[in-house]
Amino acid sequence: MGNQDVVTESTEGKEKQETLNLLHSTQTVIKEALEKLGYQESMFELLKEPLRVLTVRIPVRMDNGEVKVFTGYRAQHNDAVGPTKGGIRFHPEVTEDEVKALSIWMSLKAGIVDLPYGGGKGGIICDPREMSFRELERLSRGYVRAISQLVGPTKDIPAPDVFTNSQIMAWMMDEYSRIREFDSPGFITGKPIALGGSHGRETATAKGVTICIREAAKRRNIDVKGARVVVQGFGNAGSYLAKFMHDAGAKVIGISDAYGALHDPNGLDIDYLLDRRDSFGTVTKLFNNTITNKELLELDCDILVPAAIENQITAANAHNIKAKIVVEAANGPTTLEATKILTERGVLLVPDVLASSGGVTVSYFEWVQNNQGYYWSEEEVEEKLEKVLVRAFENVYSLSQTRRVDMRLAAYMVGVRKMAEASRFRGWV
Ligand SMILES: NC(=O)C1=CN([C@@H]2O[C@H](COP(=O)(O)OP(=O)(O)OC[C@H]3O[C@@H](n4cnc5c(N)ncnc54)[C@H](O)[C@@H]3O)[C@@H](O)[C@H]2O)C=CC1
Ligand SMILES: O=C(O)CCC(=O)C(=O)O
Repeated sequence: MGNQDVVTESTEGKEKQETLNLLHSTQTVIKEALEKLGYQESMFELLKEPLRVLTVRIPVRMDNGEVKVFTGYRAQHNDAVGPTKGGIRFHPEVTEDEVKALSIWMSLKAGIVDLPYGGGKGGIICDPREMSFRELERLSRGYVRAISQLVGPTKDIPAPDVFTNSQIMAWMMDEYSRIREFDSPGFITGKPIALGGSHGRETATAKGVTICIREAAKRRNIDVKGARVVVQGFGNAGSYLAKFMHDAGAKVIGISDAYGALHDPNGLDIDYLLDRRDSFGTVTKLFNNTITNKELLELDCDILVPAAIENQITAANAHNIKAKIVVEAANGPTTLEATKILTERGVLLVPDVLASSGGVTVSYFEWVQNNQGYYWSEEEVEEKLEKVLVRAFENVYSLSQTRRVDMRLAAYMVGVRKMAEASRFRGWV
């Protein structure tokens, strides 16, 4: 998705080139982080790309009897710390470079919240919104058959991401268990509770973002109660986040999905919208008076949360963002050029690799519970998540202050350290 090499923008008469390639962008920041930490070039050479990327072709019998062949990927960035871990997305614009970048971000997230994992990520080029339930089941099972040699509870543990959900995780777990001939709940996380899912995983990403918003707001002396919040995306991350912000007394004045956005300066009826959204996070189709996603991002507000897709805040619109705090629930919503512009304008930007790490944190809890066969209450999960995220936020924020760098670079410095050390101790570099 959104993976062009460069776009040329004309800003105030000046031609500017900006990379929208997520892999190139993440490599730029990894290089900077490793240099700041004093690592040699060879460490960058190791970490700039995933160790392994598998491309698979998945034949699926469609409901009309025809066979359609889909392309999928699974990237494993670095397994020096432990098995790789990360979600699977189903989206028409998935690319190999995007999946590679997403796997690197998973390694960084694991480092930031200190999980015993490296990063992995998968994707299939498809549009699940246009597929039937049974076609989706066949595609999910076909993907697992195609990648089964590479993954497993001690090798690489998938999870949900854009346009995948607990039902898809259930089919994948069932397929893997059939192939291996034993029940393997720890193969995948984000499962339904009845199949060994964890309490709190469904809402974990949004809970983590909520904690980061609270911590960021404290640093900027903004009261969350009464703050005006705009959320782009109304799926797993965005819709629960809107709900948690609403419950915390904030005024959610804008939300969006892939088809448009809703704006009400007096606050939207979040419970109603939650009730009416579909399983792909679509809700705006029910309304006539919509605005565009572009207009949504530029609304006058205190806190802006991109929670949809990549490359939404770029050099073209960063000057028009009015929020005082931007918290990235989505992976890669802000380009490096836009990060620079926002930082220079004094906007506090909490980067994706920190802000969206609540999901993988509770996925880790799910995997631990599967491995031990003993399950925790929702309160226990939330208490543990709170501790992990508050500590991670403080680590990144204080490093950004002491080293006088933006929070993205600080987060990369925190996130890269453990995997670099583990790679060094293993004698890889
Ligand atoms: N689900 C999870 O646990 C985690 C998700 N994330 C990230 O959060 C973001 C959202 O993921 P989920 O909520 O899980 O996905 P989802 O599939 O539940 O929802 C996606 C939302 O984005 C909207 N969307 C899709 N294309 C769009 C476009 N072109 N413009 C505007 N909106 C668009 C959809 O309409 C939907 O509302 C992604 O970047 C994902 O990688 C990050 C960490 C964990
Ligand atoms: O829950 C997980 O293991 C991974 C979630 C994910 O894909 C992400 O944080 O981007």
